[in-house]
Parts: sequence; structure tokens; C-alpha cells
Amino acid sequence: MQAKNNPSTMPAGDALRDAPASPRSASLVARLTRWNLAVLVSTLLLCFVLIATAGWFSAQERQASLSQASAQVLANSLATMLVFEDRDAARAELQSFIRRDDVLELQVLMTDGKLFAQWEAAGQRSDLLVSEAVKVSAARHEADAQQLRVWIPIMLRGERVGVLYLRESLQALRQQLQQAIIMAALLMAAGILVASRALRYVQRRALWPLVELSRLAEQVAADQNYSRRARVHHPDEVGRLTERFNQLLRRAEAWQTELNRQLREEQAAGQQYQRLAHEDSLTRLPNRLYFQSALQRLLAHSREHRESLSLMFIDLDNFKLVNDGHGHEAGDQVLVEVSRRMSAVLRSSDVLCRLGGDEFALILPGLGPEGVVTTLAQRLIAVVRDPILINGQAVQVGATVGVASFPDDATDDAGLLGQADAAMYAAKRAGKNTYRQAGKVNSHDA
Ligand SMILES: Nc1nc2c(ncn2[C@@H]2O[C@H](COP(=O)(O)OP(=O)(O)OP(=O)(O)O)[C@@H](O)[C@H]2O)c(=O)[nH]1
Repeated sequence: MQAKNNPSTMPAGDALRDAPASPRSASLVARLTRWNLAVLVSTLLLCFVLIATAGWFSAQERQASLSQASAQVLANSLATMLVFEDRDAARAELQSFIRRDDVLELQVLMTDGKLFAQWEAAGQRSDLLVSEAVKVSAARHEADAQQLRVWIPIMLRGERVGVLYLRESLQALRQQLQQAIIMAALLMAAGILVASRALRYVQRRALWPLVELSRLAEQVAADQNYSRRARVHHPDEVGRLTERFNQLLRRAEAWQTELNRQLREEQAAGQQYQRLAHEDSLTRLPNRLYFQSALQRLLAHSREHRESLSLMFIDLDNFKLVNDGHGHEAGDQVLVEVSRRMSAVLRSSDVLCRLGGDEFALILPGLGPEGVVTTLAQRLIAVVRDPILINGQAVQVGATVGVASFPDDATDDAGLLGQADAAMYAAKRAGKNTYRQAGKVNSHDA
């Protein structure tokens, strides 16, 4: 039963696949995935920027070291040329050095600041501060985002004889780094895409018991079916929450069962009261209260369907003598027997009621021609008249009947009642044990 009611009993994989997508704002899974992705992307970006910056400075430093080393070799070669002022040899030496593409400028200065030899790439203008350069006593370099500058003192036998200035472009290095950054960024984007999918899947899996619990709560709130149970997936916090929720469901189910039982009992008691309110406790026939509403209801039906309806007023004759002669209890037995006998000759659609004392009323919907009514009245008088055996003694009562018909004698319940009552009294005056039809009461009876 649990499995039938409970969508959580389906295999987790299927359930995850079949789960309808919640609106983004309402889904805990989506929200957590977004938060996790935000943290992941920010961390990766930060790392990326730090690594790229560190990479740039380290590459720049490596380039500077290499350039400084090669400039030092050049400076060593130029030392004797400087001393002997062999400018042609110096220029040839510079030419062999500038085969490297990234060299922008080379200058060889003598210690008094005079230019000994130089080379500049096309379109380049020297930016050398001679006054600063001649003071250089140890190799040093400087770099910005675009260029690298190297100063090397030219030494011969421990004596400074000049200065070599080298300026290089860092464009190639920058391009290499840019390519590396683009490649890393692409790899990172692909990684984030994969991570977002993986995070979504992992979080859906991890949060599935919670999602399931929330759905179950919604279902229970909608259909009030407390027999549902949530499945406990793992014995963790959510598992314990689920157990507590199931406990609440069990209690609510017990309350609901108890409430339903009480409701059923109250309904049954209500029906019983209803029945008792409309039933005569002695004869079990419908009582006067029921008679009034039944007459109104059946008259309305006859009016609507253009059918006839007859009403008989039946009053027992000499009933008081039974009470007086045989006791009240014997009188009760006579009332019960008379009710039984009259009921036995009626159709199921006829309604016989005890109005009180020895008075009865009989509603006959759609009984048809007058002859049928007359026959029935005679029959009723006959069955009542038959002696009744009470405590071994035959007791006899009679019945006087007054009949009124709708729509001939009256068209409403009060009119019909008055007419039947008057006809019954006319029959009494005519000598009892007989019947009279309203409208046919002759002047002698009246
Ligand atoms: N045993 C018994 N008697 C009742 C009950 N209700 C009323 N009675 C009596 O029924 C009698 C009815 O009186 P009447 O209708 O005047 O007496 P009757 O002898 O039938 O008179 P007629 O109708 O003129 O023939 C009274 O004596 C009431 O006390 C009851 O539930 N049980």
C-alpha cells in the first residue's frame, strides 16, 4: 500500500529522470547548483588571474636573465674592441647579435659617455639616458609590459671601459602568454560546463529525498490522504526528518480514522433521531409530523405531473370501549393490529400515518377513478372490523373513513385535510363503519 501511494518507492535513477523540472526560483537543486557554480567560477577566475600574473612575471624574469646573459657575452667580446677603438669590429659584433628579432636597440658607450657603436631597429628611437648609463657599475635590467632594458658594464682586466645598453621588445613573450591564457580560459570554460552538469546531477541526487518529501507534503495537503508514507533513503538528517514526518502522518491518519468513526456514529445517531422524530413509537407507522410534510411533497408532485391524489381520514369506532373494557394495554394491541391489517392491503406508494389516539390518515397518490377509492375504503373498513383476539378474548372495533381528492375537492394540503376531516365526521354522523367522499356528503349527513 505504501509502495502504491508513494512515488518515492520508484528507483532513484528513474525518479530523477522523470522528475518534472521545478520552476527555477522554487527549486532548491537549481538554487544550490547556481550558488556552487558561482563559488566555483569565482575561485577559478581568481586562481586564473593569480596564475596568469605570476606566469607573466616569471616569464619576464626568465627572459631578462637570458637577455642579460647574452648581453654579458656581447659585452665581453666588445671590451678589447673598445680599448682599441675598433669600431668596425664592434659594429660587426653588434650585427651578429641583432639576428634576434626582439632586439630594438643596442648602444655601446665609452666611460666618458661618448657613443662608440650603436644599432636601432627601423622606426625605433633611442631612449637611453647617457648620464645614467655611464654610472652603471654592475649588470642590471628593467622591464615593463612592453620592453626589457639591460645595462652591462664592459670590463677589461677588472677595469670598466664602457657600457652596453640593450633594449628588447617583450611582444613575443606577451603573445605567447596571451595564447596560453586563451587556451587555459577555453579549458576552464569547458571544465565549468562539465562541472555545472555534474553539480546539478550530484545535488539532485543528494537532495532527492528532500524534494520527494516536499512533494509528498504537497500531495497530502491537497488530498488529505494521511495513509501516504515517505521513503527513508539514508539515516542522515533528512532521513530523520522523513521519519518524523511519517510519524506525524501516522498520527494524523489515526486522528482521521477516529474522526471518521465519530462522524459515522453521529450520522447514524442523527438518522435514528430523524427516524424517531417521524415515527409513531407504538405502531411504527409514520407520525403526524411526517404526514404533514409527506402530504405537501406528494401534492406538489401530483400537481407537477397532473396526477390525482386522494386523502383518507380514518377514525376508529368505539375504541374507547376497548380501553375501558379491556384496559389501555389491550387498546394498544388493537391499535398495532389495526395498523398492521390496514398496511397489508395498501400499495407500497400509499402512505398510512397515525395522527394520534385512534386517528389515522392515508395518502393515496394517483389512485385513479373514484370506484377504486371506494373499494379501498370498504376494504379498510372490513379489515378493521374483523374481531381481534386479545388475551383469548375477541375484541371488535370499526372504522369510519372520510375521503377527499385532489384536484376535485381541494387543490392544497390544508383544503384537502379540511375536506377529508369533514367527510369523516359526516360518515360518523351517518352511523359509523362507513365512509364518505367529500363533495358527496348529503344534507342528511351534514
Ligand atoms: N390504548 C390507547 N388508547 C389511546 C391512545 N391514545 C388515545 N387513546 C384513547 O382513545 C380513545 C379515543 O377516543 P374517541 O375516539 O373519542 O373514542 P371512540 O370510542 O373511538 O369514539 P368514536 O370515535 O365516536 O367511536 C380515548 O379514550 C383515548 O384515551 C393510545 O395510544 N393507546
